[in-house]
Amino acid sequence: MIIFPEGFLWGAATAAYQIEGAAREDGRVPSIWDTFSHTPGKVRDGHTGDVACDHYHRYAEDVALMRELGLRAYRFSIAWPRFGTPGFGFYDRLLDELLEAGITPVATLYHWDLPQSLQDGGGWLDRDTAYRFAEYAAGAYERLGDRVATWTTLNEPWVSAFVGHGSGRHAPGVGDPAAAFTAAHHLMLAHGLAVQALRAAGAGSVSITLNLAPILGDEEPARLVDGLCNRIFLDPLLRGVYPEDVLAHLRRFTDVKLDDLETIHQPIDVLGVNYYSPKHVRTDPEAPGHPEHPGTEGIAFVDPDGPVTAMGWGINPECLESLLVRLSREYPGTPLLITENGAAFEDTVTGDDRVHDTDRVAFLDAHVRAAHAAIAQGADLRGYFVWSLLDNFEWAHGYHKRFGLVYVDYETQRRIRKDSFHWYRDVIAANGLR
Ligand SMILES: OC[C@@H]1[C@@H](O)[C@H](O)[C@@H](O)c2[nH]c(CCc3ccccc3)c[n+]21
Repeated sequence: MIIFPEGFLWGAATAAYQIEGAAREDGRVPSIWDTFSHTPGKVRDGHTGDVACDHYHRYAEDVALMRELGLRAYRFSIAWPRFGTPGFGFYDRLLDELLEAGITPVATLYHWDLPQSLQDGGGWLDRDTAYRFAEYAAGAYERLGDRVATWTTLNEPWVSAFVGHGSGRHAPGVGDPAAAFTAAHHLMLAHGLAVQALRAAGAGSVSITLNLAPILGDEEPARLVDGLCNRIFLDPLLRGVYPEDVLAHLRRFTDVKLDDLETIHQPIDVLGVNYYSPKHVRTDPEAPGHPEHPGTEGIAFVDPDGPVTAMGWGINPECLESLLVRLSREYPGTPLLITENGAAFEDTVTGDDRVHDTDRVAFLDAHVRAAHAAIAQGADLRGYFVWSLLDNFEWAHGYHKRFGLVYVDYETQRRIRKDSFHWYRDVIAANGLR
């Protein structure tokens, strides 16, 4: 038997734009993802979040599924585009359902859906947006702070900065390395200002969620890419400094003001870690570099050679273990939460209305064991959130990639529990694995 610590926070995660739908309901204003998904060619088959899982209307049914799972916590995001509109009352209703079900709410303030009006003013390339975000954070706390247990400022600033502004594969679709570094800095400033605002309003537990990945392969390129993906955020946020090597590198692209480190380095109560897969690099003089890792000419990003998920991501649970152990040793004193871990596989509904997602069960089982192994080595891991509760809008892939414990038939909005749903329910009930 593998038993987790008493009170381990077993959860599942979602995000507003990926599940809510009701894109224009009750005053919701457009976000950069409404603009991006409605721009031909950006999202596969022109899919958008207009309807998604219709969670805005079906939240009670979905909370009932969470209760059936026995979730201890639920990680969701608040749509900034609903703030200040009648539709913001949705979060009162959702929180009431969650608390009624005995589920601890973990709320992300920003999961990529920047109001388009702010983008029109420069978005994350404009320092002012960081201050607008802090105002939104304070306002959201005022309305919901009495029921939200942990506030997470940002989901994955690396993706917002480097996928949104480096390659442009995500909204707002900018393709400029200087913009990516500038956006990264302003996002961290936004985090720091928001933490200050949340603390001033009385928030007890604040965090940020980073997508972190071990970088495997040749030592020198791996060190650089580790700097560009991991240390560029970990060090300012948890140490109050930019790593010297990263600073020298980013100065090749931008002279943006970087002296906000004191504001950025706000104490947080827990660090959210999204882990899916490591990255693999090797030195290759012919390699053109990767637009999401600016300045990596001469570094090849290689595909994994082992088993992969439907996203083409390598399946590597031991890298979760090593990542958690590294974080606990290099950034001691900050408790950890796995705020996302999961996998997309080709799911099919059988005649008897079942989805036998054995690959997903195997993936989750291996990663839960890896998380336990990290705890055994001293990692202060407080919880594990599966991405995702529901199949949902998978950004540029639209609805073609399914990560859910629950299958969603988008034609009918029917929810179908996958085998992984039952497996996870048993893990939570046992607080561990046989
Ligand atoms: O792709 C699965 C999930 C998304 O649905 C979540 O919204 C997002 O938080 C999330 N992050 C990652 C890993 C980082 C990543 C995201 C998108 C593209 C490339 C890497 C995987 N996921």
